[in-house]
Amino acid sequence: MEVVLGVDLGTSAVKVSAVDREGKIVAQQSEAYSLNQPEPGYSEQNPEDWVTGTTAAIDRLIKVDGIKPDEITGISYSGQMHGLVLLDDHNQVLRPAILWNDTRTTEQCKEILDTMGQDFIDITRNVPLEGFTLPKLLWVKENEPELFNNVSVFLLPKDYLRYRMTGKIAMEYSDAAGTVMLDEENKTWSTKIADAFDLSQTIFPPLIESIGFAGTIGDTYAKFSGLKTTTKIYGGAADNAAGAIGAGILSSNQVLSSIGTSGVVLKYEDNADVDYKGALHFFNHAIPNKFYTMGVTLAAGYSLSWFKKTFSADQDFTEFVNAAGDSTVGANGLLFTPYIVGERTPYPDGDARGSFIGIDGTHNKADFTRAVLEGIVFSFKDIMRIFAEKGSNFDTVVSIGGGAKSPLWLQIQADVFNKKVVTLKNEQGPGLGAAMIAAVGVGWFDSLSDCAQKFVSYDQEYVPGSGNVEKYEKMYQLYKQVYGQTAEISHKLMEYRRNNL
Ligand SMILES: Nc1ncnc2c1ncn2[C@@H]1O[C@H](COP(=O)(O)OP(=O)(O)O)[C@@H](O)[C@H]1O
Ligand SMILES: O=C(CO)[C@@H](O)[C@H](O)COP(=O)(O)O
Repeated sequence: MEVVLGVDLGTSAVKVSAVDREGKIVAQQSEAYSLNQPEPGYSEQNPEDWVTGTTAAIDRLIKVDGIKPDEITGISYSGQMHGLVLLDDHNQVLRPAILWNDTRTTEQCKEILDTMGQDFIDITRNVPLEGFTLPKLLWVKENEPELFNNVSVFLLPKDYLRYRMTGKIAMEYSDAAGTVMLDEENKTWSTKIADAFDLSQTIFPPLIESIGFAGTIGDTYAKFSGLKTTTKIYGGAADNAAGAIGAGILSSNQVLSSIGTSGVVLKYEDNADVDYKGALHFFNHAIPNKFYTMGVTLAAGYSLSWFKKTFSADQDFTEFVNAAGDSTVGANGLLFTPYIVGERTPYPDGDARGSFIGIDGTHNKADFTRAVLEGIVFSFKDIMRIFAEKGSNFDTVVSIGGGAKSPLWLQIQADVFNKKVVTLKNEQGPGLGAAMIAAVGVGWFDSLSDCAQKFVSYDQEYVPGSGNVEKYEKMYQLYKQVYGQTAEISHKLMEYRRNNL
């Protein structure tokens, strides 16, 4: 049986899915790795952990699930975006990767806008934000100059993993867009940006399409993993682009709601004509010459995981989430804002911090858990409000990511958004998207949309419950006020933490 592998290189774990020609996930393995936060606002990972994690998962697919290496026709990727990986001229990693949710670069973002102003936004179609790659590169240049002098090339997480598997250096477009160094419409590295920040042209990797052929498994990695050197490797995509493909978001009447470590509301765009003036991210899609717009909640699933780890470590995850059903719509009048690692949309503020508002002597753990679930969904509604203000209409929300495992959370989404929310038969949005890229690459299908017809099918449907919609609207009106009224206090508390650690 021929299969392709979709490698979903997430923030909490790598998940590798073996998918057959019918789009059925025949086997899946995953391996978790750690996230290091050496200082407030820092978030780093060791690139070697991605390689060993992926290899362990592939090894189990072969040895435990019986997937035969010579039946693995192609492999592709979905990757956590923006993370900066720096290599020296022997292609050795120079420092831990600085991840998408690292917010140390506020100064560099300001410097980018001061230097280039509107020109920068016109070229990249985005405003510089802490999570993006260019500010990270400038941070290293300014704070670790000796190390920076040894940089031969920079890569993104899944592009580094692909390099280790093929021996070939490349970056694909949907992820390259998230570096904010790409001229998005012309699909070239921007020489204007490189020149403005004195970055040598030589550190920019060659660019390839998502469905572009990137090489075959290299000899070294074949020995290491048990894979065959005949297996073909394709570019892959940024996790949100891959998630959109895997969720069949191929027209503008549907949006994607992804609750992973981060949270994303994403809309497909047929061309580059839309202009959200930097209020939302605008990136190249995995489908050649198409685009997508999205807003990001930095700590979506992460807020829930943080809450559970801190206050309910020993409980089973599903049981812990289900217990929130014992609370009421609006968590008995308790509000949570999920800005626990700063925020991006609609508040581009790395020093924002979260809060519980309205704590009452009668509140119990179920109320707190429910407030966390609801607060995350309110932050998604903030993003949807920006779409609505720009006249974007959609009727269906496709929910993916770890958060889509919970029926309670799915119903909260339908009630808060006041839209139909659907789930996928294969919950693995980004992983399936990665496998679809490989399926098109190896020639099983002519295009990603042909592949979606076969691979993507919807499962449960959640409709807004009358009564709940009105209650949530009232809570949302209060939620909207919290950022403005707490931002200054949060900034001062961050300052206190920095000065007292
Ligand atoms: N049973 C569950 N019910 C609801 N949410 C869950 C459950 N299990 C995990 N999650 C949420 O899913 C998130 C991880 O989602 P995932 O898509 O796997 O993330 P990533 O791709 O960033 O590694 C966790 O942070 C957690 O909040
Ligand atoms: O920074 C972004 C998007 O701009 C994040 O969405 C990352 O791409 C990581 O995603 P997950 O680990 O939550 O899937």
